[in-house]
Amino acid sequence: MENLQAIKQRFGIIGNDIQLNRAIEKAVRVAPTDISVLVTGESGVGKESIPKIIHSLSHRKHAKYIAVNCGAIPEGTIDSELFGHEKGAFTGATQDRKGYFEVADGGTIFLDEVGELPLTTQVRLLRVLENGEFIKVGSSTTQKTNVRIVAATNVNMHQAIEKERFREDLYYRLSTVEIHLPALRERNEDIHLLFRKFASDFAQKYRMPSIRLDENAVKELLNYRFPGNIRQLKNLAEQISVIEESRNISAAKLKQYLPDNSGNLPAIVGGKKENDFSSERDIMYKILFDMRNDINDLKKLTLDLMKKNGNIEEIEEENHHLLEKIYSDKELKEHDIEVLNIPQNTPPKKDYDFIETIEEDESLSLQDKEIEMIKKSLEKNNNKRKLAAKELGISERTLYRKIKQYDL
Ligand SMILES: Nc1ncnc2c1ncn2[C@@H]1O[C@H](COP(=O)(O)OP(=O)(O)OP(=O)(O)O)[C@@H](O)[C@H]1O
Repeated sequence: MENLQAIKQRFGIIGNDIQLNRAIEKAVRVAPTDISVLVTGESGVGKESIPKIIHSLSHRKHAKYIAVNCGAIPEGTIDSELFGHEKGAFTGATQDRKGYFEVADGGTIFLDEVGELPLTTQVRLLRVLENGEFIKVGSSTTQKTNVRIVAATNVNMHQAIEKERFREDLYYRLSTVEIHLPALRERNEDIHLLFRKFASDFAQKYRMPSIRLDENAVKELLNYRFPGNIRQLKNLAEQISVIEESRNISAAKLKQYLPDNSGNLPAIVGGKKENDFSSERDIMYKILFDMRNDINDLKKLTLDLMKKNGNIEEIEEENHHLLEKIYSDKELKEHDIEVLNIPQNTPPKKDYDFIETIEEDESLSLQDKEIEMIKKSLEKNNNKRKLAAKELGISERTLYRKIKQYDL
């Protein structure tokens, strides 16, 4: 077996934790086989490196490796993305398209967030796993592919099965071998090591001396639970490296950047500690956040309108919920915006005049606020995306996409 340290170096993995080492060793051992592997662990623990190790040390290493974020692909297009489609299969399918399972023939597909796959897609996936067969969307011809699947999840799959969100047969097919990565709080001795590595990386990236934690700051760091795991630690190192002038970081300074474990936000977010959206500032952010979502919804409607040559009935039928959402004042009321005296505009139902919208470039500060809102909601809801999405008034899928997009 290739030396463990050499593998860690090759894949940029930092840490000496025994559970981490075991996970890497397991990945190395299963790599030459075609066994399906399920990587488990909380969000941000570094699951993405495991399929890369497996692919690179397998006989498939010269073929394609494709990583797919199942949670980030809209439900309506996921089958086509994975299995391809034929020309004319649906509106907009102007030509044949190969799916990832065809493109990666002979190689490896990493299905990240596999628990997010719609049930219909799970059926197709099960078939590929059982006999390598799939059918393109809109086709009646069965095709063959030879792909190794490594999947990952940060949700409890047994609960997902119980709630009938995930097929039990597929779970067993995917998890012939399960590789678990520990949460950062379970690998205490690696925390400072990782922090130093990230601090040194960011010092290089931003061409400045590296930040250093004093003794008490290290203690503070080690006592923190890191709900967002290594991703959160990395963001922390970057924030402090960029924002702080002094390179010596005290415990008090560090604390300002650590959301407290009960779910409150760090001081940089607003000074006063709050765990809801009740301050005017928060309400303002919430409104901006909702406005952005509305703009995105409007973009979708406009696109549909263009595609369907202005067939209003068809658009109304298909986008009923969107239209309700955009033109009703329900959501605004829910968030007490009367505090800010914003006039509420409620056009008559079913009378959707196409209002003139001025589309501005996404301003950086608005994006910052959005990131802040998401972080706040995740913290408040103990990283439970479902609850955070509900609170933010967006779908879990959109929230997932945003977490990935902003690397939260
Ligand atoms: N051992 C490690 N050494 C160095 N960097 C790491 C390590 N583990 C994770 N990281 C970094 O932490 C970040 C998060 O890792 P990754 O995306 O693999 O997490 P994940 O478990 O797949 O999260 P999610 O479930 O949200 O997709 C990445 O930037 C990755 O480079």
